[in-house]
Amino acid sequence: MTDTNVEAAKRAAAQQAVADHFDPSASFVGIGSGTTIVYVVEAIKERSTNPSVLFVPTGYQSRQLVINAGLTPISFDSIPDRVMLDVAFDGADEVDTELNCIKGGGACLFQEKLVAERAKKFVCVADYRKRQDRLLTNWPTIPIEVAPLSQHKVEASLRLLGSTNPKLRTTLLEKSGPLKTDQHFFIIDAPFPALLTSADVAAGKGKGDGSDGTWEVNNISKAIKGLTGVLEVGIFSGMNGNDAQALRAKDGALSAVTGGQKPIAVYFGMADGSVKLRTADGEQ
Ligand SMILES: O=C[C@H](O)[C@H](O)[C@H](O)COP(=O)(O)O
Repeated sequence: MTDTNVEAAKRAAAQQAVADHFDPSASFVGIGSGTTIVYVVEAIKERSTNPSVLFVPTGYQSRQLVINAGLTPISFDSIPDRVMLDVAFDGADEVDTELNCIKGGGACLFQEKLVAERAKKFVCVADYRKRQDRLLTNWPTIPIEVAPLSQHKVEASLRLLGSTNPKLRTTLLEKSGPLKTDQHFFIIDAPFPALLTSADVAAGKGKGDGSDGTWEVNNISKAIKGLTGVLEVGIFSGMNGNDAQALRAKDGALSAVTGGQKPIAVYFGMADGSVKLRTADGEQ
């Protein structure tokens, strides 16, 4: 499959997601990071008729995308208290059947999680390579953002949790050395065996708590997040996206959704040009 197919798949998924979820009269719209979000911004630009919509970026690249499209950015910490974003769009590195996602392949995950949690609707857009039954099927590692001082300690802890060879992400561009995130932190990429869904655990496919070598998505995410030195884990999981959306829509329910970062919908651009939509109700 050529890169042209992949790019066409991303664009098709983005067009569909924006047609279904971008309301030009929205007040606040979250914009994720990566290569697929470029097509989302392109689609929003085509439909944007209201210059007062404010776009909340999730990092440097994302902010530049918003500005270059002639849209107006607002930083996450300038959003008024208790105000929710109408919708947030983002890419994903892999998505399972329960809509859990791996993110952070482009070193953005912390700000993406802040924005996803703050949105009434979180919508993901991806190409067919990301559409899997379980996380860590095709995508090899969990990206983890850590404080530089804690790198070795976190790597050692990840080995104890069962990661075979956690590695500091480095860059050879311009200057070799550790890649730095927008927070000036490091990224550790930690390989684990494919992660069980909650349905897998219910069906007895493994305990999912690490004791038998299997990890369920939410359990491994919590275990890694609990390590001192970890700022964020590139697993977006927790509450079902529909339930989280209902809670987020209720004034004052913000704290109740902590830990619920799943999208309500994932649009996959397919190799044949079609778009598949995965939600809590299944796939069409
Ligand atoms: O760190 C990057 C973000 O989490 C991206 O949204 C994710 O890696 C997907 O990126 P892409 O759209 O380039 O596949």
